[in-house]
Amino acid sequence: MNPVRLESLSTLNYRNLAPCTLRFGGGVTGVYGENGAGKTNLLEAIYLALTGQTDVGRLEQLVQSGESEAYVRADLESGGSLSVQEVGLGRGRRQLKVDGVRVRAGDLPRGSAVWIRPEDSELVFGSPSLRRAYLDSLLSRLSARYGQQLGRYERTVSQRNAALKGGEEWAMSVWDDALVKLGTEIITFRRRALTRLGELATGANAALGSRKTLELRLLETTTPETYAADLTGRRAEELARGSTVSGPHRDDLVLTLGGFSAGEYASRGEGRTVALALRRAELELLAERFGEQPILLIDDFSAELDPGRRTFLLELAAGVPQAIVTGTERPPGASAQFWAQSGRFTPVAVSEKKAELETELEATELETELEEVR
Ligand SMILES: Nc1ncnc2c1ncn2[C@@H]1O[C@H](COP(=O)(O)OP(=O)(O)OP(=O)(O)O)[C@@H](O)[C@H]1O
Repeated sequence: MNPVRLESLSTLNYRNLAPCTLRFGGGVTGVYGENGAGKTNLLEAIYLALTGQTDVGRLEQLVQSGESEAYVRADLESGGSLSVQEVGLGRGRRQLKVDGVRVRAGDLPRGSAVWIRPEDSELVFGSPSLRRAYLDSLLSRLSARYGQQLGRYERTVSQRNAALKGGEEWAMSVWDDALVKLGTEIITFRRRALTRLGELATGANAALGSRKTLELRLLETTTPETYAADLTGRRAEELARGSTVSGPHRDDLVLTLGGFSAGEYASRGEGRTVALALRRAELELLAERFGEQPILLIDDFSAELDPGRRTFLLELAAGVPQAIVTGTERPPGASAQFWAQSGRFTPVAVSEKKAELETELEATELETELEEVR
């Protein structure tokens, strides 16, 4: 399969970004600038255009303040053919199009991008719901069916909860049947995918220099074998609480480091390494599944103060066909660079030689001006 390459990104009214079209080449593109310049917003817009996904609470947040609609467009190239993915945002809705035809997020290529962010540490130290969301989002990308069944399962849970709140005990056997069927499929798929994800994450954590072994496992509130009995057994509790207490929507992805829960015992640095290992595992798993390397987006490599992790990030970027790396300083080794300021991105010379010449030129010009003043 041919890798997908982002040729250009255009945005209008997207967060603080000035209307722009940025062209990207292969290899590593660096985007550097001060805090608040719009670097994260740019990566967020790229990720949205590539995957249709965003994790903001309200879509309005993505629309520039004072505006009512925003637009993002990615021009992609794969094996010589071009395609256009567009996202329109407005009135709390997102509209996706591929080559002018309306599609749903699940119809977009599912392995096209991986985004590494400083806040990924929350995957380790944050609540189980964040790890579940990470796992579910990754598995939905590996399998469209997983995403569909998960959607059905979640709707069933909320309808069942409404029935529990209404004290509709008589209706429970119908809800239980639906829940067990969908939930069993989700648990089975999670277990299978986690075996490979775990192997890759363990390997990545070791490659990052950690001497403690990282292991991934599911902490399950029920199993396919006991699911139906668990629901019946906890009926009174569920009716009292008005909510479904067992099932994959309550399970946790447990990360252990050297045998201890990373969320509870790991240092901040160890936790950051685990988060990076999870992202590299995601990159590798998507590449295995779809036969091509995703476009890698790395937000704020300069926030990574540990030299080992910094090198790991830059090597990861250099190892994929296309990566976009942001930072408050210039990401080294990039074949193209943009300077970000107030939502605008200006291409800057990359080669050291060229940069040197520019500096010399500036110096000469200044000297000439100075001479004129003298
Ligand atoms: N909907 C919006 N409309 C206008 N501006 C917004 C909107 N959402 C966010 N911003 C602004 O965008 C600016 C840039 O944010 P962004 O996170 O992209 O900066 P950054 O360059 O990544 O900075 P840092 O280096 O601190 O991570 C922020 O100052 C923020 O207030």
